[in-house]
Amino acid sequence: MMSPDPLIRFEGVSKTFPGGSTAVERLDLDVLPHELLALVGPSGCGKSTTLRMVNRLVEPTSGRVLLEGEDVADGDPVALRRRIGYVIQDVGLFPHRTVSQNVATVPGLLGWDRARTRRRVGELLEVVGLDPAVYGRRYPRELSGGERQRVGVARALVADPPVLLMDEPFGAVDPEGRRRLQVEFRRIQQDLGTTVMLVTHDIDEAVRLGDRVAVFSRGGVVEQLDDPVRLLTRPANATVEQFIGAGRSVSLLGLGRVTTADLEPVSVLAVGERAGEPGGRTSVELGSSYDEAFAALAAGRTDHITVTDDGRPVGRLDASGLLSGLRRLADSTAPTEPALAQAAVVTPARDG
Ligand SMILES: Nc1ncnc2c1ncn2[C@@H]1O[C@H](COP(=O)(O)OP(=O)(O)OP(=O)(O)O)[C@@H](O)[C@H]1O
Repeated sequence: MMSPDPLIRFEGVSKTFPGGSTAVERLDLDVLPHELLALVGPSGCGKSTTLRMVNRLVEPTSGRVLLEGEDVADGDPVALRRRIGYVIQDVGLFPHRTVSQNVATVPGLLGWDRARTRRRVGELLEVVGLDPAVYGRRYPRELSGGERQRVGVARALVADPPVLLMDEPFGAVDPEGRRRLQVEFRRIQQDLGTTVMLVTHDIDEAVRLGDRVAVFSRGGVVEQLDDPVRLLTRPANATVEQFIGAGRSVSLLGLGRVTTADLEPVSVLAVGERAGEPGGRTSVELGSSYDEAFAALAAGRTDHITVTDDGRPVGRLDASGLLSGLRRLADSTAPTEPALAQAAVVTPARDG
């Protein structure tokens, strides 16, 4: 059913904590190389427990977790954790160490020499958008929440681990900063090809970031494992449907991208029409997300926006174009079920 060579495989994994609560029960789950798998579900459903069984912060009661084909229980847990990056909500930076020293933690444990460590720490700080010359000597208390989170990501990735585990990594960051971090993190992850398991309770974050999304319910039960668009347009059952609930249309807006298929042709453009007219954002680039296009449409003074390619106008997008695009997106995974396509429908704001 799935690729034969997962990077991580859960085989019939259960975890019952002393005292009796069963967090995860007979879980089978594959994480494929280079994918970002988002685990999402309500509080207490066993997401963090699942994640922590990979780096052995939690040991399964039964079943096996395989990393690159080997049972993680067979080796030394400390050596295992050096191969696995781990980012949590409050980052857990060492308060008395500078940013550079924090990022250099794993290289230090691995015995890298100073020059190599310094070079790699600088590289990683740049990757996460922090100028090493400015931030390297600061202490965690001298950073914003978002900056601390970036340092946490740099620290987790510095030794190029094949796997990164993230538990609510952007939870402590304000919504706007969170969106920016999500976009940047996704780019970094794709550039580096790191396999990521990300735990979140936020379905919107899960579908924006995940190549696939596993929706958990209580007891570590996977209700649906699917790509984001299918999940939003074809929930497998009532539990999933209820969980993705009201945010579904909004989430789908975040997944669609403006393509030429959405546009009125360039020939209808008025001669001399320009992108970025003053008094509102009236243009977006091809490839922008539907939610950016929707925001521009809602903020503009006309019933359409201009879509540009490298700054050059290539067509117009109006509300009905956006709507057709959303329907197409829904139809791409659910060709014969109009009721589900309906779920994708968002009523765009009309202007004046
Ligand atoms: N160390 C522990 N001892 C006892 N029970 C625990 C322990 N850790 C977790 N649990 C219980 O296991 C269940 C699953 O917890 P877990 O933290 O995995 O859920 P979660 O989905 O990550 O939740 P949240 O989103 O709230 O972090 C919960 O009922 C929790 O109370």
